[in-house]
Amino acid sequence: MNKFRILLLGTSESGKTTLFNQARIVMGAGYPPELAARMRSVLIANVIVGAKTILDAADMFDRTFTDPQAQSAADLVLNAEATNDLSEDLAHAIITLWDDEDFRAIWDQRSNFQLQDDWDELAEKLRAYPAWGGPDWTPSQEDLLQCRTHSIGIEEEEFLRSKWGVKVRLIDVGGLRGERRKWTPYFEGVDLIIFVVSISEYDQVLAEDQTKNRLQESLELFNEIANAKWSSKSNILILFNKVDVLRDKLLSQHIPLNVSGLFADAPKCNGYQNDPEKAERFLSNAIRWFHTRFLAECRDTKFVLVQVASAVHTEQVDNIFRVVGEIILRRNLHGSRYLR
Ligand SMILES: Nc1nc2c(ncn2[C@@H]2O[C@H](COP(=O)(O)OP(=O)(O)OP(=O)(O)O)[C@@H](O)[C@H]2O)c(=O)[nH]1
Ligand SMILES: [Mg+2]
Repeated sequence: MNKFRILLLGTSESGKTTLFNQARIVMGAGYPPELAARMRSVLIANVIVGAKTILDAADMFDRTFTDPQAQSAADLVLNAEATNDLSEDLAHAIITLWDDEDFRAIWDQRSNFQLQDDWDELAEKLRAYPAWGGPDWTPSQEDLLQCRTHSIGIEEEEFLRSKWGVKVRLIDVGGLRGERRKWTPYFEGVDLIIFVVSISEYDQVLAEDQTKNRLQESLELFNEIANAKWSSKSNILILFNKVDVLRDKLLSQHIPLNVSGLFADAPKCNGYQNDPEKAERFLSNAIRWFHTRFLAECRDTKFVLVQVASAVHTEQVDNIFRVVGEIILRRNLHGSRYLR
């Protein structure tokens, strides 16, 4: 049976592994049990390390806790040595902080330090401790999709969908700069590149280089990949991911697209605050702008498709694999790349 190779590329935290794990849910046997067990401790570490990160940032913004209960909770969290042991005291301390105004004020500044996107959702889930996060807790599939860990090395898995008539080999790579040199051996014979972009990161800098804007890095990486000789026979699907976070940043937090000063051509957000219809229009314009910016990086856009999604939502990912199916069928029929 023919094989169809799909390479997931993109900067770190764009959502490649989330998409890879969604493929396991949508097309495979779900999470392997040993991976689910490992993810449990990663999720606990995500909760604890996230709380510590926010507390560390308190110094950066010169914030202190006015409520003595919050101050004791902060001391307890900062003094917790292990990041894999979520005791009852520690869980309660994190919830106390999460309900504290001063802690929330630091959290509101999260674009200025390195905190995983869904930490707030994990903190909310912790309210159910010990049913969530306790000694007998087993993470759900949704929990696993929110797990944050940098991929180190390459992961591959083969999937079979009978209507596609091919075996799909999906390859997930690490997006940190230090990981990218490991990508080269996988460039050979790629049928489809899914380039994952976190479109919510326009106001953040890289974890590995605090002087570099994340969106700028993604644009430059896309330019390199889309115009490379090795990719000249591959289809490219750009996945604009984390549209839920983009929506929150633009429409709730009102963070301008050009807050970094690097994107003067981006649509400006004014005058929609009390008008939901205008707000939706602004969001569509913003996504259109991302579209234009990325396609402008590419010398030949004939074989480039764009999809917008939140990879944590399984039904949206299903739609992405429907488009992938169309690309595969097109190739099966015509032996050619996908032409719009
Ligand atoms: N809210 C939200 N969170 C997302 C979305 N996609 C991914 N995430 C979260 O973003 C974080 C990073 O996602 P990953 O899939 O690990 O990113 P990656 O591209 O594999 O990162 P590296 O392995 O470092 O290259 C995880 O905590 C995910 O749960 C999304 O669409 N919306
Ligand atoms: Mg990854």
